[in-house]
Amino acid sequence: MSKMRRIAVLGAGAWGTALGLTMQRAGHAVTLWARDPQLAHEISTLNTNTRYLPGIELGPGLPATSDFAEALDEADCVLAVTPAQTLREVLAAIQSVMGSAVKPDAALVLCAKGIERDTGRLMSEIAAEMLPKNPTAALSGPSFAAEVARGLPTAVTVAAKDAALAARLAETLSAPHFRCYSTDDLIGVEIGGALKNVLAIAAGATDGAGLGASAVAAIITRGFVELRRIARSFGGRDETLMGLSGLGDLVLTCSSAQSRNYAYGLALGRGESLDNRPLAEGALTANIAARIVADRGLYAPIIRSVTDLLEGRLTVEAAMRTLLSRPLKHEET
Ligand SMILES: NC(=O)C1=CN([C@@H]2O[C@H](COP(=O)(O)OP(=O)(O)OC[C@H]3O[C@@H](n4cnc5c(N)ncnc54)[C@H](O)[C@@H]3O)[C@@H](O)[C@H]2O)C=CC1
Ligand SMILES: O=C(CO)COP(=O)(O)O
Repeated sequence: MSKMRRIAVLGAGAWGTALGLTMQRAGHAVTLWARDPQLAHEISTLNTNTRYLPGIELGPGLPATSDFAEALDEADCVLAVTPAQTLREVLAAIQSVMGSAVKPDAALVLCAKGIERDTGRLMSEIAAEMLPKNPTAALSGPSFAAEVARGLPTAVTVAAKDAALAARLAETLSAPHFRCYSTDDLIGVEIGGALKNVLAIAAGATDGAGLGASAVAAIITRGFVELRRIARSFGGRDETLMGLSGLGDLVLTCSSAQSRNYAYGLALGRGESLDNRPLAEGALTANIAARIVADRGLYAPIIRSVTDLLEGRLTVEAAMRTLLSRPLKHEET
């Protein structure tokens, strides 16, 4: 086990709570920050998080607070685990306590999977803009929060441009049931995590519309080609996308109704209401992903049809008809 560290986990939703527990299991001193004081109180006194991890006993003593500065106090490592579209806001809050509540050299680990809607920036690009002095990494890979919280075996990737930092953080963040691999392909890991959510909506919608398991397999496979094409255009490496944070997470998210993105797609395909559903990051990333595809002159018809579907311009059946009626071509993989 690596040396004990002070770890601040920002965000007490499903993933933040599961990671907080995991960091405790790794032997670290953890403080979980919840925006909502009632939730912080529930976690630290009742050992439950009934809103985000219902039915899971958190075990005694996961310290949680709604005081941002208290959570960051003396932290060596900060895990940012709020939704992708809120990262800028959370990093601005860190900036405001930098040097007083948070160590100027604290490592920042980005755990959200998404692309900023208004700017097209990846999570690491936002961090480089707002906290340029802090060593930054991303954690991604196939990992359902409820399973990780239960201590079920899970493997993920920790990525940083500095390979030594990625390896050090992988050692720090690993726990007996939580195995972290490391890579220096930060961009590849981030694109894999963000785009698999969009493809999970496509897979769920195909299933929801009753188009069959063969169609779902075709969507996953051809969607993966699009994902890799986009990642390559950012400089992401193909070998990374074949790993846990690409193919691994795509397989998990496109094949289980435990995935909120897949479940969102399923509801869309069935024509059910999309109101008041849990967070589906893919629905927030799809439009900007389609814009990036257009700006870069790339070809990604499945990702584009998810945007059309979400914006009501197309039905699942019409999207599938369009995909099937394109000119036949050589199978590029
Ligand atoms: N749930 C999972 O299995 C996994 C989730 N992730 C990623 O982690 C990120 C967070 O997801 P979850 O924890 O599952 O979501 P969640 O919906 O369970 O929780 C989100 C948390 O962020 C808080 N929050 C929302 N807006 C905020 C803001 N403006 N400022 C501060 N806090 C805010 C909410 O109050 C809540 O506590 C997402 O990007 C997701 O893709 C990654 C791996 C696994
Ligand atoms: O990222 C995840 C699993 O790796 C969680 O997926 P959902 O956000 O679709 O639930």
